[in-house]
Amino acid sequence: GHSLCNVYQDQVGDNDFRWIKEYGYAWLTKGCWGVSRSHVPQALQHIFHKSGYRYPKVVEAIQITRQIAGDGILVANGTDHARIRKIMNPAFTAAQLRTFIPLFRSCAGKLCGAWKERLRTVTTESDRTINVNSWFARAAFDMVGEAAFDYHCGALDDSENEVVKAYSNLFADSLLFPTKITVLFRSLWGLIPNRLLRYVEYLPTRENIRFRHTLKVVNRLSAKIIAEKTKARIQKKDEKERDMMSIFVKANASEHPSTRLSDKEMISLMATLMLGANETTSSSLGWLCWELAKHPEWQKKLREEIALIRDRVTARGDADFSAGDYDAMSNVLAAIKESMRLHPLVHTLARVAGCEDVIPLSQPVISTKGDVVTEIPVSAGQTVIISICGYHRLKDVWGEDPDAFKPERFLVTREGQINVGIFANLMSFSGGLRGCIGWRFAILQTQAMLVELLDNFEFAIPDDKPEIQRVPAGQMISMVRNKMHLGTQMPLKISVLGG
Ligand code: HEM
Repeated sequence: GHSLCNVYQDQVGDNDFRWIKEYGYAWLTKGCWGVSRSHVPQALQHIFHKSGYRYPKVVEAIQITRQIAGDGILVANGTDHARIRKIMNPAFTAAQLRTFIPLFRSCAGKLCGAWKERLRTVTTESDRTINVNSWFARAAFDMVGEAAFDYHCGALDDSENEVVKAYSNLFADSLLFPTKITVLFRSLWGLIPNRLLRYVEYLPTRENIRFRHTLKVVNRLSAKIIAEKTKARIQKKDEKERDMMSIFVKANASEHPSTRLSDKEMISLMATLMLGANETTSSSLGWLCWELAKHPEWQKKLREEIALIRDRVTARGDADFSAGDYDAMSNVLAAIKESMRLHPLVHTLARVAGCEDVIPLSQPVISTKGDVVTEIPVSAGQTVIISICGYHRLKDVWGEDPDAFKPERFLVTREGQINVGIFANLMSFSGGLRGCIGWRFAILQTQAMLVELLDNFEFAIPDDKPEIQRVPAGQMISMVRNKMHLGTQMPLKISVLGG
């Protein structure tokens, strides 16, 4: 079927963008064995908001996520999902996340210090080129390590840390361009009973070996941290603890025993957050800096805005930005939104219809027979692929020039949009019951990092103009064309502001 042309596309979205132009806002492809799959960059409200748990994840996604993050929220469905989410929620309130601002600022400051040190000794212009993604990944490790587990990864200090090593380039090393036999094998997983499917991970394939090692390393650490937090709680020494794991342990202990998280579910929390908060945030920031490098006029605009808000902070006698100050930087926020629109790390979501259903379309499509189709009937078990990258480029939703970087589109109110996404009506963080629990964490972290970076550096495209490719490696990873062996890359030319 179309499975290979989807997993081997040169750049994420190549097929979706072409098919949207050719066929409209819904189309049908064939999977392996002739199975039909409906693709929709629309109907999102129906699937994510109105259908509750009736569109669970496809077996392939569940199995792969389980191998990376264990038996936790990412694989649970229905009441089990709701039970885990309830325990996690208290750690993701706006008030709780605000307490992490000093941590985010200090990691951003550390990163800037390291870049300045490096740029002090440059001898040629090409020495100014830095693979920003590898640094953003290190910063993301330090931030989530401290915020979520009170655990010091030391990634920005160059310390050899086994967790950092285990996650480095995880997606590019394991999920990019699977072999044909892997694609075919995965298509059979839906036929294997769940209890047997678990043994699939013991097959000695490239991704199984990598996933098993990563999960083993992080689960060992997770069990140790949970034991320490539990001890602190029992001895009532945890009152001042603000890290997320302490909050999970406390919330779990106050639950009724029948709804408490099992040891396995608790242990998986660390792998879940490491997976959720790492490559997603660091790569998103990489894409954003790339866009700003291509649009120096926006860099200038953002810097001016940051300076203006800083004056306000100084005038009121504060030493640092608050969450409110970051939100007052409307141009900064608009640039973040626009970059997330063009570069959604999670570019598609695959779901399966849990029961027979009719998916209403916001825009009709013309069938191959010439009929006007306003709804798609799906049978129980049919795969529905939600094209997030496709939705983010729909002219009806975002305006006439959806392929261009134009943050100003987020500075005006758009009439008539259907409410689907958590953040700026984007689907970058998905939506509904299973929407990203960490979206505020990610945005706050991005705001803190970007403000610090723009305050200190100027970004430009390197002189040799490397071609950046959006590769489909489970997530939308950036690589340099013909240099895939280097893994995730975002080379940018960096200059210290003011010399
Ligand atoms: C730019 C950064 C991020 C992006 C683009 C992103 C994207 C997403 C998406 C699309 C989902 C839905 C996945 C699905 O339904 O299969 C999701 C779920 C999730 N994310 Fe994020 N995420 C980001 C940052 C974070 C952070 C910082 C954390 C934690 C601190 C986090 C934790 C989670 C968790 C736990 C879930 C599962 C939620 C559930 O099933 O109820 N994410 N994320």
